[in-house]
Amino acid sequence: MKIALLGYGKMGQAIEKIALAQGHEIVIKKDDVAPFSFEGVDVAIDFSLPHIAVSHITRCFNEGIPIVSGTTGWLDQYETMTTLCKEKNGSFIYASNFSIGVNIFFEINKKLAEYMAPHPSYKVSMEEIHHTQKLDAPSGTAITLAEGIIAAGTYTNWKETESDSNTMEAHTIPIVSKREGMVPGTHIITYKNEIDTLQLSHEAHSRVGFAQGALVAALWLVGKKGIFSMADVLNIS
Ligand SMILES: NC(=O)C1=CN([C@@H]2O[C@H](COP(=O)(O)OP(=O)(O)OC[C@H]3O[C@@H](n4cnc5c(N)ncnc54)[C@H](OP(=O)(O)O)[C@@H]3O)[C@@H](O)[C@H]2O)C=CC1
Ligand SMILES: O=C(O)C1=N[C@H](C(=O)O)C[C@H](O)C1
Repeated sequence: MKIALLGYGKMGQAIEKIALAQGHEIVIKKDDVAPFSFEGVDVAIDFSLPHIAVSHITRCFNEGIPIVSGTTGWLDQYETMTTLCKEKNGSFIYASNFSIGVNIFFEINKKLAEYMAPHPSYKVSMEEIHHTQKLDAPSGTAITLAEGIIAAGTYTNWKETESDSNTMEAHTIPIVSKREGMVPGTHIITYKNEIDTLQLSHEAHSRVGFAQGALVAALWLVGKKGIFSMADVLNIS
């Protein structure tokens, strides 16, 4: 496959390494606003910046290039992008996290929230820890996890907070974001009442899982039309 890397930072470079080892060709490596052509590109993978991702996605829809985006922090425009995708008959996958482990974690999180729904004495809280270069907070993964909990009905919204849940409104999921050293990505969900504590966590050991997952998604998307998720790619929802 001929791949365009829209964003050639930590993730773009991690994807390049895996793609080349699998015999794919990187035809575009983009890390600035200079003009470029999509000629000969089979699929684009966007890991850039929140304010840049939307322009990459829009351009891919307009030019008929399948696009996988892992950039976080732009989701207030997700609906505009999916509407455009339908209008242009485009091919699109967004995932806040492309690793297999986290996508399984997303499913277990939804199930656990359903099990917890009849037991309101348990208060939920979330912590996410990432490297100090991360621009957005809370992480896209934490937001997806919060949405999974909200779907079970007990909670209605999430809110960033500096400490634990004691002062939080009853139906709000508190999310604590920590930025430390080079941490690739850790997410911890805690349910706690007076009797006990139940925790579910995922800790990435490197960026390899995100990069492998994004590449798998990109190869899967070629030849398909529509809006898909990583759960579709992994067939786990
Ligand atoms: N979904 C997932 O599984 C994962 C998502 N992410 C998300 O992916 C995004 C990128 O992460 P990461 O690679 O760590 O970040 P980096 O900052 O390392 O990479 C972003 C890159 O985008 C480049 N860039 C700047 N302007 C443009 C432009 N106009 N066009 C194209 N590229 C541009 C930056 O260049 P320069 O440095 O010169 O400004 C930089 O190289 C973040 O939003 C992060 O949250 C990260 C890991 C996993
Ligand atoms: O910026 C990162 O590094 C990561 N971003 C994603 C997120 O915001 O959830 C995924 C992963 O946790 C790493």
